[in-house]
Amino acid sequence: RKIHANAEADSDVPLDPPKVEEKIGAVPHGLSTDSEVVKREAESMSRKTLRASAQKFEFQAEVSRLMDIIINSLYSNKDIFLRELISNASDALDKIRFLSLTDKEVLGEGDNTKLEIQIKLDKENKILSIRDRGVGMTKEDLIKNLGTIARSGTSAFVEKMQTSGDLNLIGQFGVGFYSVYLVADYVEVISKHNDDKQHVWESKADGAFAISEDEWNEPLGRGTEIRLHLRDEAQEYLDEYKLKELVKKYSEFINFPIHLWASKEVDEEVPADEDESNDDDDDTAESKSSEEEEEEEDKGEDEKKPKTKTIKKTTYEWELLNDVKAIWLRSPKEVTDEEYTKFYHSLAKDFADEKPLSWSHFNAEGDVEFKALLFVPPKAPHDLYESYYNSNKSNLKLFVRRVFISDEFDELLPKYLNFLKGLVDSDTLPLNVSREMLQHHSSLKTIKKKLIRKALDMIRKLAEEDPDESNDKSKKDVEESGDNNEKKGQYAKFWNEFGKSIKLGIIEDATNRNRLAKLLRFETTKSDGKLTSLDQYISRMKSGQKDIFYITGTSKEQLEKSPFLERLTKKNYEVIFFTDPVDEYLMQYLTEYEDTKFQNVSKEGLKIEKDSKDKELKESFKELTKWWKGALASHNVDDVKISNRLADSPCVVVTSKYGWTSNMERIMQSQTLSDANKQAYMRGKRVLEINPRHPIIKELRDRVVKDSEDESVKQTAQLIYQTALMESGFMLSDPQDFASRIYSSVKNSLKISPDATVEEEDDMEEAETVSSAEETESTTKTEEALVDDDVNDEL
Ligand SMILES: Nc1ncnc2c1ncn2[C@@H]1O[C@H](COP(=O)(O)OP(=O)(O)OP(=O)(O)O)[C@@H](O)[C@H]1O
Repeated sequence: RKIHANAEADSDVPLDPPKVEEKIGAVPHGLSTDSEVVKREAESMSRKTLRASAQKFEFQAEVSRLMDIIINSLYSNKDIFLRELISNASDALDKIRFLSLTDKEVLGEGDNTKLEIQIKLDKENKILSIRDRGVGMTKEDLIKNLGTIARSGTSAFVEKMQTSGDLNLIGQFGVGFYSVYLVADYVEVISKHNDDKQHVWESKADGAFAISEDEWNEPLGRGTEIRLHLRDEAQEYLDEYKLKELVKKYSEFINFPIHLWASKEVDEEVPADEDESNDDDDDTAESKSSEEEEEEEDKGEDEKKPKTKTIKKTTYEWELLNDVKAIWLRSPKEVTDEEYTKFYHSLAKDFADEKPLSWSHFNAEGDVEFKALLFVPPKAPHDLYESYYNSNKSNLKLFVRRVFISDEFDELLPKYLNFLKGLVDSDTLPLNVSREMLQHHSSLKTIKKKLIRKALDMIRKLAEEDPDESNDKSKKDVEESGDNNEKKGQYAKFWNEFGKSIKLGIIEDATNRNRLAKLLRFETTKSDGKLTSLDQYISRMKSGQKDIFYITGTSKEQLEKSPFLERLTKKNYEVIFFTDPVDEYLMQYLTEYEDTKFQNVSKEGLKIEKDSKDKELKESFKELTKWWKGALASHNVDDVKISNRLADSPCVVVTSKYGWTSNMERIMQSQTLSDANKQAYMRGKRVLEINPRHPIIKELRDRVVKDSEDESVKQTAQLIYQTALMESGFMLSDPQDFASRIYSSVKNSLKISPDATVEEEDDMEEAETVSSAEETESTTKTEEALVDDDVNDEL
């Protein structure tokens, strides 16, 4: 047997192989209490040097940075490490339980079949151990998982730490294990996987870790034991009460039993020793209580009965700390809001102390039976829309008859609802099939359909309960519903965090498009900085208004000044502002809402009240529109028309119904991979609309009528068109041409002759400057030559 020793102990006398001694108290199963082993370990650990014989590795750079941050953190809530370790243990247990569904053998026999977590304190050596009988880690797993492969969340977390410093979020970034270094300066991970021998991982978080085949610890059978050698300032974690309290607080919803090796004072009857029973000064733990003495006095005469005494004795036993009944199996009526909130925190690993915005706990019956609990988180995760289309990340956990199956089942919810957290526990799905087969099970479709419905209902209710959302009619009802204040503003909060997901839903989910459209919120020309819904918009529509008007652009401030809104605002029509780039795509899919069509006010086809003089005006501007259309033919302008949307501007450029708006053109141009050919194709036809009441347009008409060949009229018309193009949000294809036209117009207004030229630079001065420069150069050269001469002289 290989003798284990640490670096400094190399020269020590070889130690005897460990003998398993009698265990303290009744230990049915669990961590080794072999005192010899512990003693030898303590000796080795006290030096806190990595084992010399172990294979050494360096942490991946990002992991090392993360550990530095954790070690040096002044973060006061160090308790979180326990929650992270228990959560990892529970995950490992879930994994082995899942494997055992298709292969019973993996669980082994005896104590190995007990899927549980055990916590043990070694006060003397200041070691806190957490052990699970989970899947365990092979040597390779240890190397990869605990050090050499940085998780995708590692750098995101490091970055976050530098700005916010809130370590509480560590679990959400998939690097929870490293939180052990908040309380320990030396950590050992002993692990046994079915496919490998038992190994020990150890590190002092100083950039390196070591792995050795474990030939000295008690065999774990299967699973992982994490030994934390606590820092001096973290000795509080050796206190049983503290640990019990922490487990209750953080790990209440773990689905496996968590046991603590807890001490217990028990009374024990032992034969009384004559001398001792007379000794009044007995101050040992084995003292008699006064009642016992009285009792003994009463029975004093009964000489035949052997004398006994009661002593207090400390024994140890595994104490169960949690109730493993799953919350989702309970009736929703029995579960309190506080319990739901706590459950959300543990499920989502979101311990930021905020309540989820909403939840839905329900039981689906019928062909497919399942229970589900869905939560709307209070905040969107940092990476919600990163690689939205490429990731399969779902936040729903799937259980089959209480057994955790997977949290990577993207068949349960469509992508746009990936922001929800929660779980589904189905009684209908089969247990003993592979994950792949389950993925194709017909019941999943039904589950998915019901989940979407319930999720959308939950979001709708979030709006209904929000007093800020209600219009006056229903305001009273909501106000009477009590917890008003708490719900106030909750939908706006939801919308700010997850609004984009609802929009993506409208694009992707044709079946639920109308339901999702009900959840849309936006600002409008009349919403006064608040959010409005389509229903509210429709309820405010003017009589005779046929379409829902909207406009797209980069910001509300920019849109408010748009010439497209001039007449609509004047006539008191409400127009929706869509300012998110996704809105352009959204509106390609959302063409109508409850039989009312949408109309982009910067596109062709806008119908508002007719002007009685329409025909007359058309006729009177016929010559100008015809002339201008001809002049703009080479500029991709399809037509020149009398406008019904302008009030104060002379003209505007609108796009054809299916062509891109100026906003969409801008979005497409900013995409690196966009295709130039497609851009040209999709640009669509443009129409120049003129305001027949505008003095500029009226004057232009008169000039064209007078002399359609007048060069200056042509120039002015071109300048007006370019200005309108810009004001309508388009980018000019030839900004220099526009600039030079502006300057000629400026010249004109300053009454400068069009032939006036730019003053030439003074040639003389330039010549002088050149010659003085030459002079300087020659002086320098002379000096150089002199120096050279000096050198020559010296030589
Ligand atoms: N007790 C354990 N048993 C088996 N594997 C474990 C155990 N603890 C950690 N691991 C492995 O190490 C990996 C890293 O753990 P870590 O806690 O840093 O991240 P995580 O568990 O993936 O995410 P989170 O921090 O959200 O729990 C885990 O994914 C798992 O593969």
